[in-house]
Amino acid sequence: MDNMIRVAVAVIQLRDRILIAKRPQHLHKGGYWEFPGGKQEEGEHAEHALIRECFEELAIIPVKYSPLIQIEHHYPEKSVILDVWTVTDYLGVPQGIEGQPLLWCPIKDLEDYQFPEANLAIIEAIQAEMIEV
Ligand SMILES: Nc1nc2c([nH]c(=O)n2[C@@H]2O[C@H](COP(=O)(O)OP(=O)(O)OP(=O)(O)O)[C@@H](O)[C@H]2O)c(=O)[nH]1
Ligand SMILES: [Mg+2]
Repeated sequence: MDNMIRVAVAVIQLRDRILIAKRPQHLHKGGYWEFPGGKQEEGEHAEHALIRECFEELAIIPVKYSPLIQIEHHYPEKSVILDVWTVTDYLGVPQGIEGQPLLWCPIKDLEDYQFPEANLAIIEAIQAEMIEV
């Protein structure tokens, strides 16, 4: 579909924790927790969008990352394709550049935080991957 919004999403993992951020109140799904990321630009590669968004939102540069899952989700107001990557190494120290609170959440506690609906499948994928290691 042409009107799908493609979003690069970073699941940044350090041992048994994942970095989550609180979405600014004024945005779509404001006040919910999310994985850092954002919209892919016209003609931009997914991988490039991942790196750019991590730099813009957290001031880090991913150096080790791999695809985790792709999710198509239809919200009443918009449809998104979340292109989700696991980031296991990066340069820099994550900071909430846009003023967003950050939290290193234990993987087993992810379901205790309120995420946008589409994220349920991401959390399942993270927890499934963790069982494999
Ligand atoms: N970053 C991010 N976006 C998500 C997640 N889950 C989810 O449904 N989304 C949706 O995907 C879209 C991503 O947009 P965004 O607001 O982060 O995009 P952006 O950083 O490029 O911001 P912009 O509004 O300045 O272009 C939003 O509609 C958001 O609700 C998630 O875990 N992380
Ligand atoms: Mg964003």
